[in-house]
Amino acid sequence: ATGTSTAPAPAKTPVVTEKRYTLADVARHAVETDCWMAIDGSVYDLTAYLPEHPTRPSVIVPWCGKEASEAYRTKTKGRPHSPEATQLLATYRLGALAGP
Ligand code: HEM
Repeated sequence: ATGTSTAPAPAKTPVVTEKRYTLADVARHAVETDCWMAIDGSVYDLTAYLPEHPTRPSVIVPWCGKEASEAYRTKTKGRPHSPEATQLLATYRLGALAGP
């Protein structure tokens, strides 16, 4: 015997289940070179975007590893990001924020 299980794998259903991450998962990616954020119920890997963000890094990097909905909504300056920014944000989405 090879040790490999002979039990049949459960049948796959055609339901698409998106990945889910907790805030604890997000918190493990809290640096500029590995930066996740939770924004409005979704989790994003923004590592590749940080060098493109049109501010100095110190404006956005503090939100790496955090729940950043309010920061995104207000830019911490009381003004929202553009619809183009929100479209761009969607391209970095990993999955849903899980849990309470
Ligand atoms: C969550 C923390 C963030 C903060 C505090 C923040 C803050 C800012 C600030 C201060 C500006 C300069 C323009 C202005 O002052 O109005 C800006 C512009 C911009 N940011 Fe962010 N940002 C954040 C996250 C993001 C993310 C996650 C994206 C997209 C992936 C993004 C995309 C952009 C874009 C495209 C602009 C150009 C102006 C616009 O389209 O609204 N930002 N942001």
